[in-house]
Amino acid sequence: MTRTPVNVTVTGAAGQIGYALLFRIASGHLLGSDVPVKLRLLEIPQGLKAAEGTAMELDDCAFPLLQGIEITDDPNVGFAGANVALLVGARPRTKGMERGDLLAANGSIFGPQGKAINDNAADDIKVLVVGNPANTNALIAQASAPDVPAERFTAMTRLDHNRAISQLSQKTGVAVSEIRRLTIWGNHSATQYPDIFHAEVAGKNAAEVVNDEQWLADTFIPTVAKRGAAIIEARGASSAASAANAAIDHVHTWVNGTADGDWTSMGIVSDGSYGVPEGIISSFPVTTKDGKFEIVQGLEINDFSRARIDASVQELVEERDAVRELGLI
Ligand SMILES: NC(=O)C1=CN([C@@H]2O[C@H](COP(=O)(O)OP(=O)(O)OC[C@H]3O[C@@H](n4cnc5c(N)ncnc54)[C@H](O)[C@@H]3O)[C@@H](O)[C@H]2O)C=CC1
Ligand SMILES: O=C([O-])CC(=O)C(=O)O
Repeated sequence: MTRTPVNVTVTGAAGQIGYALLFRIASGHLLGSDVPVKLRLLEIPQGLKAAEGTAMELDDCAFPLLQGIEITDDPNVGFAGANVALLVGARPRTKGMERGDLLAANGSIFGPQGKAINDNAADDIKVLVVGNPANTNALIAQASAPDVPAERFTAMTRLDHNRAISQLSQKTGVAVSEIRRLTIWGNHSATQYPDIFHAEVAGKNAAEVVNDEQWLADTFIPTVAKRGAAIIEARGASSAASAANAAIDHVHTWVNGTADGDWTSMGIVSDGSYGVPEGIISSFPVTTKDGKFEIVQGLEINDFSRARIDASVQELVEERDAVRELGLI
C-alpha cells in the first residue's frame, strides 16, 4: 500500500454512534476500499477508558487499511493534521427534551473544537457535525474557524434523507435503489422538510406517483421528521447504527461524488439560494464532485414546499440568534 493515509478524527468516539462508526471507517467504507486511514479518537476524560477499549477491538480486527489509532482528550492533538473530522461527541437528546434545550449545553463544545480545527487541521479539512443540534453546532464550529473556508463545515441531514427514501420506497413498493433526487430542506429537527416534488421513483415524478397530498402532509413528513423521537421511544436510546451509516454516506458522497442525475442532502452554509438567509447552515439538495459540492439550482418551489422550508429556516435563524446572544458566534 503506497497511498498516504488519510487522518480521520472522530469526537465522541466512546459513544454509541462512535462504536458503530469506527469499524466501518477502518474497513474502508468512509473513503474507499483502497484508502488507508489513521484514526484519532477525541473524548472527554471520562470517555478515554472506553475509547481505549474500542481501540483494542479495532486492533483485534486487523483491518488492512488501518494504519494507526491515537486517543486523546486534547482537541489540539485530536485535530492535528486532520483531513476529515466527524464531530459526533455531544450530549444526546433524552426523552422529552427539545432541541432548543440542547443549544446551551452543546454550544461550548463546538466553539473550542472549531478553534482547534482552525489551528491544527490539514488544509483540506472536511468537517461533518453529527452531534445535535447539528446545524447550529456546525455554525458555532465554523464561526470559530475563520481561516478555514466556510463550506468545509457541514451538518448531517443524510439520516433524514435516508429515512425519507425508505418511507417512500415502502409507500410506492419501489426499491430504494430506484429513488432519486429527494431533498431534505432546513434543520435536522422536527421542522425539517422532506421534499418529494422533485424526487423520482423508478424514473417517474414521486409526488405524481404518490398522488396523495394528505399522506404527504399527515403521514410522510411527520414520520420522517419525528423518526428520531420514535426511535428513542422504541429503543430507549437515540439512533446509533443508522446515524453512523448516514455519516459514512455523507462523507463518502462528499469525497467520491453523487451519481449522474442524482443528488443528496447536506447541511451547508447558505449562499442565499432559495431565499435561505446567507450564513446559516441549512440542508439543501446538493451534487458533489471531486470533493466539492454545489447546491442544485433552478428547482421550482411550490406553495406547499415554500411554507415548510420557510418554517424550518425560521427555526435555524432563531437558533443562530440564540447562540449569538450567548456569545457563541
Ligand atoms: N444528525 C443526526 O442525524 C443525528 C445526530 N445524533 C446526535 O449525535 C450525538 C452523539 O450521539 P451518541 O453517540 O448516541 O451519544 P453518546 O452519549 O452515546 O456518546 C457521546 C459521546 O461523546 C462524548 N463527548 C461529550 N462531549 C465531548 C467533547 N467535548 N469532546 C469529545 N467527546 C465528547 C461522550 O463522552 C460520549 O462518549 C448526539 O448529540 C445525538 O443527538 C444522533 C443521531 C442522529
Ligand atoms: O434526536 C436525537 O437525538 C437523535 C437524532 O437526531 C435522530 O435520530 O435524528
